[in-house]
Amino acid sequence: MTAARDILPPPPADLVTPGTALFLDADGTLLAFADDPDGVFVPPGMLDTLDTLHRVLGGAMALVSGRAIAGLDRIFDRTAWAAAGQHGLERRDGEGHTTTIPVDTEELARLRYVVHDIASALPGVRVEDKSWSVALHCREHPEREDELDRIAPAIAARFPAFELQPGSYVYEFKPKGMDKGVAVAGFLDTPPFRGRTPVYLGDDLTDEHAFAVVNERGGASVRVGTRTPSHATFTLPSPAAVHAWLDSVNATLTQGAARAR
Ligand SMILES: O=P(O)(O)OC[C@H]1O[C@H](O[C@H]2O[C@H](CO)[C@@H](O)[C@H](O)[C@H]2O)[C@H](O)[C@@H](O)[C@@H]1O
Repeated sequence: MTAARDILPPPPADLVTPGTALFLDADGTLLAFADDPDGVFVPPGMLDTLDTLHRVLGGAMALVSGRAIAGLDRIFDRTAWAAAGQHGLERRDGEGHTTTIPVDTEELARLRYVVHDIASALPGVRVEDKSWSVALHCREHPEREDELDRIAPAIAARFPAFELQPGSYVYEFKPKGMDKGVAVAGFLDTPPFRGRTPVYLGDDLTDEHAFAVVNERGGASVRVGTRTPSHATFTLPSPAAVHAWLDSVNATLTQGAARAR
């Protein structure tokens, strides 16, 4: 059920335990937004923080993103981490094996043509062409949002194998049947995630699919930012707050391990 309240509590540092499966969205959660999708950067210290978590959780940590896995690898430079790319169309498991969902490539080619053609008549709208999906961005020109609100569903309606996934100043066209919730459920069926309690951090509408799955499995969902309504059970205000919280999680896990010795 979608939480009716706008005010959610912050997650406690002991929400993550050695038995957690940790899922992290990238843009807007680990990474502050930039006008250009290629302009994002990993803040200083974050890779150390995530490397520690990955180790302490026995590899049960995954990035779950709308970006392609190749793009995540360029940004984070960690091919050993599990990852779901393009909303789960690609999934790299804890052992480094990557699987992809079959896509109607002929329809994708036609969709690409139409999206580029329409964007060429909309100055300020940026096309991001990923391997299995294509996105229209308007962060640099938010005044285009109302226009894209009308145009994007009309484009999607012409391509039955695809569906529209709106996000933060972005309208993505992705193959039907896959979303971040399905991706997280897939991870939870396989080692090292199987049998663990999921915790998911994300900021955008795309993450709501995963929040719902995680909540159903008795886990916890953390919304980054203030977007409402949300299925999330906790909130943090920003990527900087996520980083600080992950550091406090590491400190708590390390203290717990020291006490157990
Ligand atoms: O699932 P995510 O990891 O959050 O990825 C969602 C989309 O993120 C990127 O777009 C967003 O971030 C850009 C860079 O900050 C920003 O310019 C854009 O406005 C945001 O929507 C990425 O470019 C997309 O491919 C992802 O699907």
